[in-house]
Amino acid sequence: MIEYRNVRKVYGNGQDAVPAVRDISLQIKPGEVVVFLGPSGCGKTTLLRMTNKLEDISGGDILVDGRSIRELNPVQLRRSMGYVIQQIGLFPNKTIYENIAMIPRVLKWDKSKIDDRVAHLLKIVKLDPETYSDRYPAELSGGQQQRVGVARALAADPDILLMDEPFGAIDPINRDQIQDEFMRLQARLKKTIVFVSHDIHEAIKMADRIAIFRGGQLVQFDTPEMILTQPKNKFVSDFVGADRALKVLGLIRARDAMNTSPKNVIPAEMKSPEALDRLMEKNRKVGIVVENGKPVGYVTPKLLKFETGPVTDAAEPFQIFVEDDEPLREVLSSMLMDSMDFYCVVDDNGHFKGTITYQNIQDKIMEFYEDDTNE
Ligand SMILES: Nc1ncnc2c1ncn2[C@@H]1O[C@H](COP(=O)(O)OP(=O)(O)OP(=O)(O)O)[C@@H](O)[C@H]1O
Repeated sequence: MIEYRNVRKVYGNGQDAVPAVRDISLQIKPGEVVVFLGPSGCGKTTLLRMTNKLEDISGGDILVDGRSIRELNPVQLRRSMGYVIQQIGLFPNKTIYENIAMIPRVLKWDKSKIDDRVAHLLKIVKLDPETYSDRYPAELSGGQQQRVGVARALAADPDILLMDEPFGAIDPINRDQIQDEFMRLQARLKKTIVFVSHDIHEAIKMADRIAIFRGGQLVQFDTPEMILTQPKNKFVSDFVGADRALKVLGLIRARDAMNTSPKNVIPAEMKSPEALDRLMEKNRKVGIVVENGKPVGYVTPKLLKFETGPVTDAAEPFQIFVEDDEPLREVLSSMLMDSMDFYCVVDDNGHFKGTITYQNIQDKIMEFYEDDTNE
């Protein structure tokens, strides 16, 4: 748990004094990812750097697990928090192994324990230890160096990670991928993460909660859903962007919008004439054939008309399935490129979970905004 209590920071003094952080109070829960978001100069980096005493506090206090950092030795405090920055900060004349092993060596771990830890960390950031351990940072791409930066920050298994625009210098495609990998890693590691960003997309994707700053003050501290649907003022809504309905689509998963009991499911054992009757009776243009819990294809009255055998003989295979955790943005994007009126939603094992239509997506979005207007 990290608790900021009325934290202030003033750079310089007298006439030259610059108030960079003004009276910030917020709490970050264990295992939570909080993104500090805001325009350049709003004080987010300063607040992050005060957390591990890279900057002194001018007023107020920061408590880590209930202890004021004022009482803690800066070196020990920094060792207990991993720190990742945009410029990566790897030592160019040390190998990847030596870069990652730095803190474990300071902590006087056994050589074999360090070897194991470095190999393990390289694997979890998707770099092959055999290939990369003995290389120098300059022999790696920017994205690979940033992975090493993450591995190094995790070396001594700190509970807290401070990350200052860690993926900011990576090109958009690799950035997206490294963000995805990092979130998968976090789902396992459950670190408490303070993450500085000025990119709203990144914040929505990574954060459990987003703290939006302006001119050294905290404007809103909320979940991505709340920031998008209930921005506190014009500054937040402008910062989030006019396309916030589209951004909401990136947050909601197919499973949250799907129809879980569609009426057009046809069991694979059924004969085609019976299936045709079922479609006519329910006034459906398409039936979903389900065998052993999995959608194996679709049938239409046209496909069934002259068939007498099992419905599976008449069925056409689906071209696309939607995974239940797929964001609605991607589902809608496929829908717009495709002539299907609906998709089957499946779980990891391909089991049928429901169907999703354009209408389901629209209804879900409206639900979000209804909550908004009810407030
Ligand atoms: N060492 C310093 N000396 C004097 N002023 C500083 C110093 N560091 C930061 N500032 C000022 O404090 C304010 C907050 O800076 P900070 O770096 O925390 O902002 P930021 O939101 O992280 O911006 P960016 O996204 O551009 O890094 C700015 O006005 C900045 O100019």
